[in-house]
Amino acid sequence: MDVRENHEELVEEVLFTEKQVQQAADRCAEWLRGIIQNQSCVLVFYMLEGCRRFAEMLNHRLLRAGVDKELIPIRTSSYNETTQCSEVVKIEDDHIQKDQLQGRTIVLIDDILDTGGTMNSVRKRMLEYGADKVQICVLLEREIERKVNIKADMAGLKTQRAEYLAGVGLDYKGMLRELPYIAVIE
Ligand SMILES: O=P(O)(O)OC[C@H]1O[C@H](OP(=O)(O)OP(=O)(O)O)[C@H](O)[C@@H]1O
Ligand SMILES: Nc1nc2[nH]cnc2c(=O)[nH]1
Repeated sequence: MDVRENHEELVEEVLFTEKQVQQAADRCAEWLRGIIQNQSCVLVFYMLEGCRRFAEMLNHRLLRAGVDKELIPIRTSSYNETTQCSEVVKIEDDHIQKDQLQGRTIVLIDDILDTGGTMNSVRKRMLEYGADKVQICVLLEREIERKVNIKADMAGLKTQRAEYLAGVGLDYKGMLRELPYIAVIE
């Protein structure tokens, strides 16, 4: 893929290199392996579209460690190709068997925890379905003061930068998801 096709001209700065992202995925996979192996009946969900790549990285690492665990996708949408989080988070969870969540530990995985709006809505939904406990793992946590009280139990990377970010699944107006590193957008 050439640079123009990848829209790398929009990249202002590389915030986390590909190597840092891969190492962060290693740490998250190790954390997830511990949860899956030490607690019974854990269900793991990840948020499409942005988290598809991070979920693939985790899945690959779990399999390499001998853990064959289904990571279940849920489609959520808060930004709708804008750079502002909307108040209403769309959650598509019709394919989930709600009665199977009763009393279970749920792990929610996403690429970024930013305002926390998306994660908070999904966590609330899981608890409404009867989940006992919800644990949160993200590739990247933006350390800001949030309106909602939510924090990652495991964050592979952390930043205090305020700019919009892209790469490793994070898109900028539908572009740049394929970048292997996380970039600040101009
Ligand atoms: O903490 P928040 O401020 O809620 O932001 C985090 C969410 O924003 C992005 O998703 P988006 O709604 O852009 O959809 P996408 O996954 O299809 O990119 C990202 O993938 C997270 O799910
Ligand atoms: N692409 C992208 N998606 C986000 N969702 C929440 N914050 C961000 C961000 O900085 N970049």
